[in-house]
Amino acid sequence: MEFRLEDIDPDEIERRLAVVEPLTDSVRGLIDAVIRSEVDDAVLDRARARIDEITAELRVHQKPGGYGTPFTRDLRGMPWGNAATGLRNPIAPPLRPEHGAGVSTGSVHLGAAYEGPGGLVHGGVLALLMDQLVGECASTIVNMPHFTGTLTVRYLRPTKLGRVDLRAEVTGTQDRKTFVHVEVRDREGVTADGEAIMIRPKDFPGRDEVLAAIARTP
Ligand SMILES: CCCCCCCCCCCCCC(=O)SCCNC(=O)CCNC(=O)[C@H](O)C(C)(C)COP(=O)(O)OP(=O)(O)OC[C@H]1O[C@@H](n2cnc3c(N)ncnc32)[C@H](O)[C@@H]1OP(=O)(O)O
Repeated sequence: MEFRLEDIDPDEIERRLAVVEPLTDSVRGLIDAVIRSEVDDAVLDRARARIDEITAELRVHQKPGGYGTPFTRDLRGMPWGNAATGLRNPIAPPLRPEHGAGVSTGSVHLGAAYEGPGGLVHGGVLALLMDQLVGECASTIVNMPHFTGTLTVRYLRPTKLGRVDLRAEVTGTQDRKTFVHVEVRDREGVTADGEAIMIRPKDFPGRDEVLAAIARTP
């Protein structure tokens, strides 16, 4: 995992988000429109040409590889490219987890972009959201980053597109392992649950090493 310093203060974070979050939302709208539009082919062709133009404009100056998780000097992480939560990632629903005592929750609206069987949420999308929530749940509660070692998902009944709520709860810890139970609900009740074995990697750097690594950022 890379640690990179982004030496900015909270005001600058808010300023950047005020620009990129509306852009990300607009692209989410575009994705939904591309899936569901029933306009004729000429309109679709024109749209493609205009989108290609915008893509070329954005690519004039871009990061190599993924967005990563830049950190501020006080170790606030900005994982804005994350597939489940990324504030700059139009693929992310986005999930915005909240953390309480041993419990993490989050709600999302899953529209046409997340469909598997007709009218229903894709199982892989549910696993993605569960993976993120159990990761954040274990990491926040134990206050050390955890990776998913094993995530076992039971799909109990189909999940309808629309609002989906998730809840994860730490059920135990053992050395570097944290056990988390997770549930998914649609508007009619629980549709899937899962058990995760989250692991704090043995070679993961502590706070001082992370600070030293970001201080070396050119
Ligand atoms: C600070 C707050 C931050 C908050 C924000 C954080 C955001 C987080 C965002 C989250 C994002 C979303 C989340 C994501 O997407 S995380 C991304 C998906 N996950 C990965 O990429 C993980 C890839 N695997 C690894 O890196 C290593 O294999 C890990 C770290 C998992 C273990 O490698 P390590 O070398 O450390 O392990 P060890 O051999 O010393 O074994 C140690 C113990 O663990 C047991 N074990 C080992 N492997 C597994 C397994 N697969 N299942 C069950 N158990 C396993 C093993 O038996 C032993 O137990 P015991 O025999 O001692 O009882």
